[in-house]
Order: sequence, then structure tokens, then C-alpha cells
Amino acid sequence: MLEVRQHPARGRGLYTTRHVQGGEVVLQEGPLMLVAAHTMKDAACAMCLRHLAAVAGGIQCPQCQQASFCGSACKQAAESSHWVHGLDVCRAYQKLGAVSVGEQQALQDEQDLDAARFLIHALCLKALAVQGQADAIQRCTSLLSLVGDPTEVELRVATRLRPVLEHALNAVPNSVDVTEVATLLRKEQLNSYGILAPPPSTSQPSSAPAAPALASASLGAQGGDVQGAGYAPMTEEEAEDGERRLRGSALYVQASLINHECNPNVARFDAFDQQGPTSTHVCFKAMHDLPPGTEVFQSYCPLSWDHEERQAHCKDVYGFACTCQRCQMEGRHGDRMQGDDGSSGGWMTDDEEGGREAGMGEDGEGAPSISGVDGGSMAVDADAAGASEAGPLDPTYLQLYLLKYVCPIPSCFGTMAPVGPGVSLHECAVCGHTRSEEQFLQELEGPIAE
Ligand SMILES: C[S@@+](CC[C@H](N)C(=O)[O-])C[C@H]1O[C@@H](n2cnc3c(N)ncnc32)[C@H](O)[C@@H]1O
Repeated sequence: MLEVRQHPARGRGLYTTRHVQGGEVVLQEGPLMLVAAHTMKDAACAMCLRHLAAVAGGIQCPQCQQASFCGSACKQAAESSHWVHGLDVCRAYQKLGAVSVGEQQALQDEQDLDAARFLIHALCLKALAVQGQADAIQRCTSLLSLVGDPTEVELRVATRLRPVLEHALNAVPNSVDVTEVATLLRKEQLNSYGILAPPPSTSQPSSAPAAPALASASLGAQGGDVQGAGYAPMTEEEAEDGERRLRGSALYVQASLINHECNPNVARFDAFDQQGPTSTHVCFKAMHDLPPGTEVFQSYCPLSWDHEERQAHCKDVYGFACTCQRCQMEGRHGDRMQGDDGSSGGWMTDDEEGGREAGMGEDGEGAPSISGVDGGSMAVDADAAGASEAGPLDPTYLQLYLLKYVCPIPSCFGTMAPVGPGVSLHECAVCGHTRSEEQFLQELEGPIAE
């Protein structure tokens, strides 16, 4: 269904090889690496990231006391996949747990601790690959195939973390290669997904839809149902405010090839709190029909973010300036107006500050081609929006797109996609809220009529 192609500006990307129906799963794959966040060491399984409130009783590692498991099967699996929680990782975790964190220390904050945890796994994986272990060789090769060359930032962090890693891994001083560590950090930054913890109100998340996060890795890369590549990790304070925290980060090989657009055409779903062998798999569903040869895009940040926030995020976290059709449109017309409740409104042109809603093109042309607003089908006509290389989006098209694909639940802002091919019921990839076509059309009458 998908093939890898090279784009002159975006690098590798995934493209459809046939017509894909809205709601079809375009990609589903198991993880290359999962790492539980340090703050979640007692709350998320170190093997599968399952939230321990979802199981009868978690098992804490009696040796390091820095990792927990959702059951004996995961504990054994982690111990026998040595790079997950073998003896070396366990000892390294134990030593890391004893290192104090603070301004003047090598470990400045929780993000450093998460980065150190990721690096312990990656360096142990490399050591196993050097010893010739087949699975480790394959995973190492995949890890190194991910995009990402270190910048000054990662080199500084790597220099700071080096003594901590050497202490944790029982390595001689200056034996850990700073450039190699910085490269691993950059690859994680650009490619990992932050996996959200279940909502605080529902600490019984056995069947709760998991958070799609592509995002934000330990360094603040992705998160949410947006590619890992994404959200900054939440602070304790934000978590207390009822926001969902990150339980950990995840790397997926093929999913890491999906580029960003601010009006994506696939949404990421995960199911970390469900039972079964595929609970750690990530799943991307087409949000609408995709003709053959279409590049598959996810969003590296929530669709509700404004133009400036999205631009800053793409630049600061991923190192590129987004030139997608939505950015072109919002750069030209100004940002989408937002209600106090975060609901989407119309657009303000730059010279319309404080002024009217600008729903249609100035000359009335370029009206959105959204089948369904009149005709009853919820499908936004993707062709009407054109390929990413086409000009700016029509403002009304974008307004309808956001109304349709941003979850209407206050403060969720997840992405909606059809539950399955040919199904008009849409489901939020973050909170699981569902909305029928009829409900959408009813909701649409309000803002459109105003
Ligand atoms: C998760 S990777 C995506 C796959 C990547 N293109 C590759 O070749 O492996 C993220 C990186 O892809 C590139 N990228 C993704 N979306 C882009 C976009 N809309 N414009 C320019 N570069 C983009 C950036 O370099 C970003 O750091």
C-alpha cells in the first residue's frame, strides 16, 4: 500500500501505491524501542508501557527498583531481551537512580534522566550487536537508518551526560563517544513518539484508547497523535492540572518515515493499555480517501496550534520550516480565530485585525470542494485541497477540515479519522470520542450559519 520515495525538501517519505479508502489502516507496526519515562518507573511497564493501574498488580524490579513490569511474562521478556532489562541495563538503571539531579549536576532535570535511560538501552543494544547478536544487529541497523545528524545542542547534552553514562555502564572514563551519543539523541529527537499516559480521571485504562503520540521523546520530540515527533514533555505542574503525562517514548522504523503537514491525511492510533501481542503497535489510519501516489502526512503537533506555534515547533524540534498549504494560507491570511473554548472559527486576514470572519476567498472563487456539507457525505474531498506542492489552501476548506478532523471534546484536540473503510463514524485518536456523520452535520450548522 505504501512505498518509500525521496522528496527534494523533505527527504524520505511514504507514498500510497494504490487508492486508499478513508478509515483504512495504511501502516501498522511493532516498536523498534520503547522506553518508560523516569517519572513513570512505578506506573508504566518497562517492557510494553502498559499502565500498571490497568493490571492486577505490577512487579517492581527487586534489583534496581527503577523499573516495573505489568506481569511476569513482560518481566521475563525484558530480562531475556538483554538491551531492554538485562543485567547491564538493570545495573545501569540502579546507578542512574542514585545520581542526584539538579542545576549544577550532569543530570539537570527529568528530561536528562529520560535521555540517559534511552542512551543506556541504545548503548547496550549496540554492545550486543558488536557481540554478533542477530536481533540486536537488526535493531541497531534500523536505529542508525533513522534520519538525524547531531547539532550543537545534542553535542552539549552528550558531553554533559557522558560521565553519568560511563558511571552507569561501568565504562572507563572518556570511553563513551560523544558524537555517537549526540547522534543517538538527535535520532531520538526527530523520530520518537511520546506515548501519553491514560487520562488522570480514568486510572482504569484497560480498554481506554491509548494516546497516539508520535511524539515527544525524552528530549521533547514528538508526541500526541501527532508524530512523536511532537509535544514537549509535560511538567509535574501540567500533569497536576489534569493534562496527560507522557508514560514513555517509542521508536518505529517505518512510521519514522512519515513526514509532517499541518493538515495531515493520516491519524495515529495506539492501544498500549489493551491486552494482546499488538498492544505496542502503532497504527495509522487514512483520514479520507487518498489517490495513488499521495504522500502520507501526519502532524507533528496538535492541529489546534496556531501558525506561529506550529512553525516554531517544526523549526525548534525538527529543524525545518513548514511550507505546507495550511501554513501558506495562514501566512497569507493570518491565523484561524479561536473561541475561548479553543473552538475553531474563521480566519482573520492580516488587514482584518479584530474584523470579520473571512470564510471565502476574496473574489468568491476557490470555494471549498467539500462533498457532504450539502450532499450528506462527511468526506472532505482531498483532491480539492490538492497535493502539498499546490498553492495555499482555501480558507473555507481549511475551516471545514478542522471542524471535521479536530476532536470536539474540550481540551482534547486529538485527530478524528473514520473508524474503518467505508464507515462514516469518526473516532478521536487521543480520547476515543466518536461522532457520526449526522452529529457532525448538526454541529456544522452552528458555525457555518453564524
Ligand atoms: C520523522 S522524520 C521523517 C522522515 C524523514 N524525511 C527521513 O528522510 O527519514 C522527520 C524529519 O523529516 C523532515 N521533514 C518532515 N516533514 C517535513 C516537511 N513538511 N518539510 C521539510 N522537512 C520535513 C525533517 O528533516 C524532519 O526532521
